[in-house]
Amino acid sequence: MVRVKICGITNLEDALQAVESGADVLGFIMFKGSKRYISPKEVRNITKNLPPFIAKVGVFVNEDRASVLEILSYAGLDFAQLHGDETVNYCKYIGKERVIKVFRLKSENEIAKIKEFETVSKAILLDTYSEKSYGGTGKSFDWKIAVKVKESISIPLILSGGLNLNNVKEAIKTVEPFAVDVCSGVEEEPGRKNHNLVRDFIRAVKCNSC
Ligand SMILES: O=C(O)c1ccccc1NCC(=O)[C@H](O)[C@H](O)COP(=O)(O)O
Repeated sequence: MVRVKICGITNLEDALQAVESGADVLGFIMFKGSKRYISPKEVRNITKNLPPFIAKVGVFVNEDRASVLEILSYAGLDFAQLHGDETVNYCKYIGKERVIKVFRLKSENEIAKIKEFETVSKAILLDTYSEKSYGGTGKSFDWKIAVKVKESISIPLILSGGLNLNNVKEAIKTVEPFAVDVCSGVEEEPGRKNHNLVRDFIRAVKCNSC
């Protein structure tokens, strides 16, 4: 079954509701330039109240690599989602088992650069390229590129970028990803989730006959 990652969590109420609705993974934006930024201390206060079966992901952009390890440990996070220009060596330093490397591809020509990250990343996450923002844009990209990436890698693919209740089933049918990731498509406003949308999005992913 396709897993669901709900990203951009900033408070315990949203986190617990997502878990109750069947989310598999929660994401916390630890990049200070984001409207959804949440501090390590606040993340720690949330993760300590979550069940162990939920995977907890910190989203980083070009953060000092030693700080990433410190924050993962302090805030009770399982994975570092690396959303910037982090290198293969950077990923090795964090450790393959804890890295989700993100690619924001502009065209098919860039697919080749993913290959060398397969040995240093637990999964590859594809997001939409934007000049203005590293992520959480609410804009989708050409899923034909995602299909090509899926065919070219042997580790799990997480699809994100502009997913919502109306397009997620089609996205899954087209790309057949390991997991889908959503942020703005289930929000009331940046950093605050709409609980009905979170519930319905997860249901749409998990229920074949709905
Ligand atoms: O959401 C942000 O503000 C953000 C800022 C900087 C780096 C990453 C960010 N979000 C990362 C995510 O994992 C989002 O879920 C992903 O970009 C998809 O977002 P959306 O298109 O809004 O569903």
